[in-house]
Amino acid sequence: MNAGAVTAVLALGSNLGESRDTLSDAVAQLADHPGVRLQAVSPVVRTRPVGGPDQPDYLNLVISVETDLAPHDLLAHCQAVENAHHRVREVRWGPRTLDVDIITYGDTVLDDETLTLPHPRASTRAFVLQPWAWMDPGAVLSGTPVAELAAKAEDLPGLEIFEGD
Ligand SMILES: Nc1ncnc2c1ncn2[C@@H]1O[C@H](COP(=O)(O)OP(=O)(O)OP(=O)(O)O)[C@@H](O)[C@H]1O
Ligand SMILES: Nc1nc2c(c(=O)[nH]1)N=C(CO)CN2
Repeated sequence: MNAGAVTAVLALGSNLGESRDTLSDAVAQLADHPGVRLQAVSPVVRTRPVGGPDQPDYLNLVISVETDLAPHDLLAHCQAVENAHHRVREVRWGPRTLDVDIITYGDTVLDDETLTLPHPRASTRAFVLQPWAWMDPGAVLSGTPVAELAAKAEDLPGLEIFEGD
C-alpha cells in the first residue's frame, strides 16, 4: 500500500434501470481515478427495499478500495459517479439508479454536515453487511465482526445472491 493510503469500504445499490450493468459500470468508474485502487468486489445480492416508499428490489454489492483521497474527496468522487448515472434525489430512501455510500474509511470516525464515518446505518443493514462479510470474512465494524452484525440484521431474510435474470 502507498504511504498514507487507506482502505475504504464502499456500498453500491441500484433499483432502477439496468441495475446489474449500472453496478458493473460504477465499480469500473470508481476505480478509474489515480487516487483509487480496487482491492476486492463482493458478490451481487438481490435485496428487499429497506425503508422508503413501495419500490422495486435492489441489487447491492460492496467493494474495498485502497485510496490516497481524503474522506471528503472520496465522497465527491462517489457522488460524481452517482451523478454520471443520473441519480436524482427525490424521496428519502426512494428508488435510485445508483447509490454509492462510504461505509468505512480506515478506522476514521468523523461526523460533519456532509459526511459521517463509519456510515451511521451500515451496522444494521444486511444489504451492506452480508456482501461485505462474503467479500472479507474477517471484516470488523466498530469492534464487532461484520458477519455477526449481518446475522442479526432484520433485512437478512429475503437477501439472495443474484445469479442474473
Ligand atoms: N458515509 C457516507 N457516505 C455517503 N454519503 C454520506 C455519508 N455520510 C453522510 N453522507 C451524506 O448523506 C447525504 C445523503 O446521501 P444519500 O442521498 O445517498 O442518502 P440515502 O442513500 O438516501 O440514505 P442513507 O444515508 O440512509 O444510505 C449525502 O449527500 C452525503 O453528504
Ligand atoms: N435493499 C435496499 N434497501 C435500501 C437501500 C439499498 O441499497 N438496498 N438503500 C437505501 C438508502 O441508501 C434505502 N434502502
